[in-house]
Amino acid sequence: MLFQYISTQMSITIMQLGNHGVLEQHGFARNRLWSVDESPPLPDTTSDCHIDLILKQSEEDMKTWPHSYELRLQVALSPRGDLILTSRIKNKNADGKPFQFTFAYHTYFSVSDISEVRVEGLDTLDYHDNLQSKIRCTEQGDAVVFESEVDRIYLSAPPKIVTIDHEKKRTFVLRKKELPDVVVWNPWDRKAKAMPDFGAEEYKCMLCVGAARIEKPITLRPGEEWQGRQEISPVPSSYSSGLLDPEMIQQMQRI
Ligand SMILES: O=P(O)(O)OC[C@H]1O[C@@H](O)[C@H](O)[C@@H](O)[C@@H]1O
Repeated sequence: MLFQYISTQMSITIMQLGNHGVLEQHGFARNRLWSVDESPPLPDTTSDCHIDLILKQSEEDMKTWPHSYELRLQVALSPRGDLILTSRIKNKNADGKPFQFTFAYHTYFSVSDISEVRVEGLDTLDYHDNLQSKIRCTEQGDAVVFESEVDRIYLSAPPKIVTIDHEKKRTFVLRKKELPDVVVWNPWDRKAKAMPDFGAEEYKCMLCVGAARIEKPITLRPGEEWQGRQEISPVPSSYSSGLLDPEMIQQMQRI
């Protein structure tokens, strides 16, 4: 992975998040070989470097999801270290058929100690709890904190969500466009031990927070294109008794 603050997992889950549909877990996009576009369009953000990756349907995938599409992921890095992920999907069906899909970035942040981390911006929102058969609940706390397994999809979240790492005095500011929902996931000890690609202790220093569009799927007619963006900015933060240092809040608002 590109950055020390994002661990080795950064999935693009498209067509379906988790086991909410008929496809494989999180859909197929993250498990396919993408190709690099050698002459990509210029990014519409200020970036030092960028790469465009492209995924098209394979004959094999047509059997389970019979649609023609192009999925383009642009990964860009700004001069101050922001990671900008822009995904575009276009319906290229020649038979006039629309298609429908859901989408999620599944970014894993590297944190010092999960017990000391807070996610702010999700208070009072409804969420689907994957640990309780996806029932709809309402967030009661002023921040999401972690004391056991969490596996939720927050609905209609604001465009900015912050993940505050108290111990490292670092905040990840996540900004999103066209992606109303937010996935928050940490497997905790029991599930971590049961996962073949996850170290038994790794849950202590990771947190998955990702922008998504799950509750209201996207429908595209032939020729139409959808675009969803997630930007992650790591900023220094100070934190005391549940309140952010006002100077740091101002600094974050300027980003
Ligand atoms: O191990 P995976 O397939 O990347 O998924 C990680 C987790 O992703 C979450 O979004 C799912 O809700 C969890 O159920 C799942 O365990």
